[in-house]
Amino acid sequence: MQIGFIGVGNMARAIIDGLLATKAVAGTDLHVHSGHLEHYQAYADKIGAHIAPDNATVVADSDVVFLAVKPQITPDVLTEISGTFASRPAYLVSMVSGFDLAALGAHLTASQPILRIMPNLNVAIAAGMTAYAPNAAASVDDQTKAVIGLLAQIGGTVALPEADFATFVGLAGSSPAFVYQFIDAMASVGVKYGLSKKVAVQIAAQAVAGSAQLVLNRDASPADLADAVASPGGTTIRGMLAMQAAGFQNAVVAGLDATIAMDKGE
Ligand SMILES: NC(=O)C1=CN([C@@H]2O[C@H](COP(=O)(O)OP(=O)(O)OC[C@H]3O[C@@H](n4cnc5c(N)ncnc54)[C@H](O)[C@@H]3O)[C@@H](O)[C@H]2O)C=CC1
Ligand SMILES: O=C(O)[C@@H]1CCC=N1
Repeated sequence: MQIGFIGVGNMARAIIDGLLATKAVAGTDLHVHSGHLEHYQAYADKIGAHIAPDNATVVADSDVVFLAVKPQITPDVLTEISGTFASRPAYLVSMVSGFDLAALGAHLTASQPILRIMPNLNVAIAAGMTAYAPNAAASVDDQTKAVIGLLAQIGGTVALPEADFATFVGLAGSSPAFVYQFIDAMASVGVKYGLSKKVAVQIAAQAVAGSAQLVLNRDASPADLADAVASPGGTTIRGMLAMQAAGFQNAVVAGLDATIAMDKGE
């Protein structure tokens, strides 16, 4: 399968890195075009990808095309590539946030298969979480299974109605940034008490990674697991109550609410 990427920024590279690390694809099967050659030429050369002279050539040379550009420029890019999509059977996968199947399809033919996805950055190490929704043409297309199979190699996947995509952005698309922020805040406390930032980040990140793994591996709720850590009269409950008093849960809810509202265009 020849795979194209239009836009070779943070998210496209995370997907490519995950697919290459899991050997799901070879670098020589990739066809890429992005803004400013000088920004992605070294990366494309390193992985052995073909650099296309323009976005339409990516479509012409690929069976599956990932659209990985910012929402603001998406209409222009779709206009640029729509003719090539009309003239050959290539499959479109869009990760553009806030851009639904109807908006994508408005630039393309009615028979154009489109899979809308919302990945997260952790696909880079095959630990991502990706939501997907096919349009009517893609729901009867064998390529859909193949593409979802690829995504499953780089993390968890979930079929979601488009109406739930904004919620997913809060919980998984954007949330890695919130978790990185949490790890950085914890590490700052390590530094406050004399650890080097590097050691403090390592300790905090491993604690977060292990805690997430335990939630996924045990048939217990996160609240039950917190109870298992918090001994009566111990250090943990002191910390938990102080965090609650400082507005921890309110901050989390406000952060996700703002993210979801933004994705919904509110
Ligand atoms: N970064 C993330 O964690 C996630 C991003 N997304 C979505 O993925 C899309 C890409 O986001 P990022 O990779 O973070 O952005 P980015 O800014 O890192 O990458 C976008 C790339 O598009 C390129 N570009 C600009 N104009 C172009 C054109 N006319 N033709 C081809 N390429 C062009 C830019 O040079 C840049 O490399 C966005 O729509 C975003 O909403 C979705 C989920 C997570
Ligand atoms: O910040 C953004 O707009 C994108 C969507 C999900 C993650 N990054």
